[in-house]
Amino acid sequence: MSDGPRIVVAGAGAVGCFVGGLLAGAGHAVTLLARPRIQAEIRTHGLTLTDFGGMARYLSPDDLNLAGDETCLRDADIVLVTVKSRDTADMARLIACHSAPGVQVISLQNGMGNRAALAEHLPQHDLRAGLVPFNVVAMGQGCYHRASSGDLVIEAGPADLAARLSLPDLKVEERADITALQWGKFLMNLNNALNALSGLPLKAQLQDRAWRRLMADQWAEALAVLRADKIRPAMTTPIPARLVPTLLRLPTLIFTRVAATMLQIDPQARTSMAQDLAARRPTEIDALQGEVQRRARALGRATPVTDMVLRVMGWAELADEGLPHLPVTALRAEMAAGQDRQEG
Ligand SMILES: NC(=O)C1=CN([C@@H]2O[C@H](COP(=O)(O)OP(=O)(O)OC[C@H]3O[C@@H](n4cnc5c(N)ncnc54)[C@H](OP(=O)(O)O)[C@@H]3O)[C@@H](O)[C@H]2O)C=CC1
Ligand SMILES: CC(C)(CO)C(=O)C(=O)O
Repeated sequence: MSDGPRIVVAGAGAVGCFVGGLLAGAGHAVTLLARPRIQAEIRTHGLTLTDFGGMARYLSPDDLNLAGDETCLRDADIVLVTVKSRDTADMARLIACHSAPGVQVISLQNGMGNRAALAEHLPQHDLRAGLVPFNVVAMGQGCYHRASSGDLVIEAGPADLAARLSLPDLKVEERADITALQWGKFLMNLNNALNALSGLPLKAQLQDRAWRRLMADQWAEALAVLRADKIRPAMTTPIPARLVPTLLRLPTLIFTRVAATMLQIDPQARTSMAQDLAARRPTEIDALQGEVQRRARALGRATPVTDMVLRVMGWAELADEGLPHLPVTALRAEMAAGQDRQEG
């Protein structure tokens, strides 16, 4: 029995099973609070965790504490929140109901609204924003694969949380500039929608200049909105946010050399939004492109790329047919049509 902190993963899916599984495998006392579907999968197959570098770990169902009932939160010293953004407020209520003030609650989610949504219900908890730079693909049968690299980053605070949670295969870093870093990740996550609409694996999408140009236009548009709103994003990579569009627009031969580290991705990597759309689940588009559009409207700025992505993703979700496999030319055409409609 571990004498370390008791960790509850609140909403174990791709990120939660991967991170929680590695922590459990390293001897931490971890409970995965999961839906019946995920519990059944893990009870049947256990958890297999693999990564791009050849790591492979297996945890049998007996090695894991699975819970479907939120009362497991009563025992938590640390809660890792890994639900999608739309479920954050509900999870915050459950944490408030079942856990004691002072418990550390770390959001390992994309989007910028999660910390505030948690804070509204958890004013006395030790809240930390966090970011997951790597991609986790749910491969089925209890297998979760980390398909790209990077260390977990959490908001700096007391109790040396990063050191307590770091593992050889999962480094955790504390940063005081977490909000700026989250904004940098936010810009990156705007590609989640393009990746989902393309139906392409992330690596193949990045190797296609026409897709990179659209990614660059979307990034530049959103960055201009953030700047107008006095937000200065920071990156966990050496490339500053303002240079990313220039990098993306380079010819493929040069891009693949200059951005070699960006392309260190497994061929099977697909963004979390592509996995949602493929599984016919609602996406996080409102927390990403929706956030850009709301800020732009408040500032009286036009955002033709963002508007188009929101429209097309709305149609794709409504169609409920999985990944639409749209060519980039179709998205460009819809953007032009949208602008014509607005002018006419
Ligand atoms: N996957 C990735 O590669 C990455 C994801 N992220 C971010 O991490 C966050 C989590 O993403 P991801 O792991 O992919 O999401 P998943 O959808 O795979 O996992 C979230 C899980 O939480 C479950 N859930 C929701 N509410 C509850 C509840 N009350 N009790 C128990 N389970 C609950 C969901 O079930 P159900 O669906 O049935 O509601 C789902 O199984 C998102 O913000 C995402 O953007 C960040 C970096 C990479
Ligand atoms: C792929 C990655 C790491 C960056 O877009 C991601 O955050 C996601 O899939 O949601």
